[in-house]
Amino acid sequence: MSEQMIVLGGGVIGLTTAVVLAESGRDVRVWSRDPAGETTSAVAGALWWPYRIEPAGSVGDWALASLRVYEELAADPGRTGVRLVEGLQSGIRLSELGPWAAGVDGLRQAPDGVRARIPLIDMPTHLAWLRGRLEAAGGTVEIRALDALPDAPVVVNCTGLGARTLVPDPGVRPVRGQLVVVENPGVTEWYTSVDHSSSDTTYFFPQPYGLLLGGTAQDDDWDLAPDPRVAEEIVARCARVRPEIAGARVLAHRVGLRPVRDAGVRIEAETTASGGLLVHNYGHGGAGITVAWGCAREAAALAASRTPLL
Ligand SMILES: Cc1cc2nc3c(=O)[nH]c(=O)nc-3n(C[C@H](O)[C@H](O)[C@H](O)COP(=O)(O)OP(=O)(O)OC[C@H]3O[C@@H](n4cnc5c(N)ncnc54)[C@H](O)[C@@H]3O)c2cc1C
Repeated sequence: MSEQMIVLGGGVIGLTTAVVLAESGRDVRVWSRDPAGETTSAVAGALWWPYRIEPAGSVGDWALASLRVYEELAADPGRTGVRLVEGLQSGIRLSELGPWAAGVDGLRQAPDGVRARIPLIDMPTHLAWLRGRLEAAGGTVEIRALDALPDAPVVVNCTGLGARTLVPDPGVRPVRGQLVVVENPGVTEWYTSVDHSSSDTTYFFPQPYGLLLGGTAQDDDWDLAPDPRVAEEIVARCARVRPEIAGARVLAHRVGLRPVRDAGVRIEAETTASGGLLVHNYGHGGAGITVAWGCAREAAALAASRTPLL
């Protein structure tokens, strides 16, 4: 039997990392303060696209590695929550994107922006599927809130914004995002547009549970309560692009805090005072889903480096 590993955090980063470790034969326990459905990961849109995440040099590789996995998972969207959907990034040019753009099949310049058919993920379904895949490989998930990192032989820290106090790492901070879910009036493509003069974005994503409208990006704002005025502004911005959205029935309001880290995503191993191995995998900002598999593989390789299978 291999040594037990604790993965701290049950959002997309913790669950994906745990799946990679469990499927390589490790005995994995996930400890999470919140049920998966109440994490930031469950709030996300979630479109595959590198946005508000650093460092650029690694992000492209992590994103493309994840894209390949999502493309496979899209063969079974009802179970995995992953679908390939066509859409438009309005007002940008192909030449503005990083080298990763060359790895995305069908990404192309259009008169009004960049068009692509890329993964759009129904996160509540995807998180439940990740948990099922983990359990099928022998891993477990337990609700457990910690106020300090556990002292165990191998710990992988995937606590997102929680790392701010747990590590502690004051460089991790929230960038608040507010969303509105409306009854879909017939929109089949995703759309995003960034306003460079403000922190607001305009986007809508057709999800099985409704049309998800966004959004905001409010630095250092911890408020998890939806602001009704902001919600009205989001609907109005989206309705300027697709007027039928104006009259759509509102189904839900959502708020999430992106775990942005000033120095970029932290994937790093350290030795604890008692000789344990502590691997960090946190700080994925506005693109944790986009890079989840690439980051999970890198963190899992660090965690497995000192614990060969017996
Ligand atoms: C509005 C919005 C829209 C977004 N849209 C997209 C998108 O379209 N595409 C994309 O790729 N990304 C998107 N993101 C970003 C994405 O949601 C995050 O990058 C990602 O969810 C981070 O995942 P995580 O697992 O690190 O964090 P989380 O999902 O926050 O999970 C952290 C886990 O750690 C646990 N934890 C924390 N502290 C403790 C503790 N002390 N003890 C025990 N457990 C603890 C929590 O309970 C949780 O299980 C969006 C985010 C927001 C807010």
